[in-house]
Amino acid sequence: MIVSALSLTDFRNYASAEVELVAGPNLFVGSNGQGKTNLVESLGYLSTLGSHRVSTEQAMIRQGADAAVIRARLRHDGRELLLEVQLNRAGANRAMLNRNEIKVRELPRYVSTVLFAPEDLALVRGEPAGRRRFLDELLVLRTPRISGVIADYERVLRQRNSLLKSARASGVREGQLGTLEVWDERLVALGSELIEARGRLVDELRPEVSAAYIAVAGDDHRAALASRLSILGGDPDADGDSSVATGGALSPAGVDGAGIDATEAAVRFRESLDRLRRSELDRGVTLVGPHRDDLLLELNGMPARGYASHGESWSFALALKLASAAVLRRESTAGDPVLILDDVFAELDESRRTRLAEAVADFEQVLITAAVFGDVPERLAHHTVRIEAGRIVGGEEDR
Ligand SMILES: Nc1ncnc2c1ncn2[C@@H]1O[C@H](COP(=O)(O)OP(=O)(O)OP(=O)(O)O)[C@@H](O)[C@H]1O
Repeated sequence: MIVSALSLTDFRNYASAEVELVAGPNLFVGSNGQGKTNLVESLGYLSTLGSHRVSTEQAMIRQGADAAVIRARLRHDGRELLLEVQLNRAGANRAMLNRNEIKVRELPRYVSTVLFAPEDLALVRGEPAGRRRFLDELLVLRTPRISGVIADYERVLRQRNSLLKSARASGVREGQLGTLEVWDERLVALGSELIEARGRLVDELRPEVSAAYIAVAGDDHRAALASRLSILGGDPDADGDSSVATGGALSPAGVDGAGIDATEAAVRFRESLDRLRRSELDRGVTLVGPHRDDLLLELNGMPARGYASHGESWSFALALKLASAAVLRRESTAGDPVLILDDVFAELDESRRTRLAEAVADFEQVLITAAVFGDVPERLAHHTVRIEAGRIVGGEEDR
């Protein structure tokens, strides 16, 4: 997929701007705070209906304006499309395809991006919830149907938790809660499906992450993934990375490298609920299930979280995103996702910069932002756009 033009009205710090894009690498350069990230964020919004920086759309509407418009001309599946979304400060947002109104939620069907930004460092250093979100978002991109399973699981979990809470408050004990068993069945059915889907995805990602890390950092590095499943006895109380807690590599309880299917997951899930029933009633919360799982990241035999250096953590997060792009491009009939690298190069040493440039060279389209032109390898700087205070001020530069 290729975006040939992007135009913004009252989006973030852009009053009105239009930029032509080319196939291959496109580099956006400008000093800090000029609008480089804003520009790529707008395309990210079309593909995910969200932002990697904020949870509210209000922040994306220019201060003082009532609505923001993002418009993209793109080539998708051999067709030229004009996509448009209007984010309104009050009232519902609106979307258009070739000037005909469509539902906003249909937009991501036509635009596919994989965005890597500094915030992604949290994939390596942050809490398990961020890694679960990473897997679930990728699952939804691959198999949109799974979003229904995830939403239903979360709903059942909320209802089951509120039942446990009210049972705790009213002193109801084990054996007196018939309704809980009904919720257990739903929780196990939906949760096991999600566990199997995540497991399959981790199996697919594993070789891609390993290859992407080597591509960025060199042959003598080993990046590995494993799932920590709470239903297999991963300590449900350890909300952090239990491999760090146990001081070893990926060998804490509940870690199973091999994928587990939904039938086996359901059996283990039910056993865990039985085992933990008393604690759940004491604590008023569901202690086991995919909402308590983690994706463990290991680098050179050590847990990445707590052990990897800043540059290594950065490279690992980048490898996770490059691996997602590899998985998506393999299955897509509409071409590659647009790869967006926001503020990446400043954090990498010279050798990793060159390697990353090589690794992304064959993507149909790559958008790169950098505050310093010289940080970006020459092969990615053929089409350079300069940005100043929310304006596109120029094209090609001399090195
Ligand atoms: N809704 C908004 N209305 C007006 N200006 C905004 C809005 N949201 C963000 N900005 C402004 O946009 C600018 C930030 O732009 P952006 O994050 O794209 O910078 P950048 O060029 O990527 O910088 P850096 O190199 O520091 O990452 C800030 O000056 C911020 O105040």
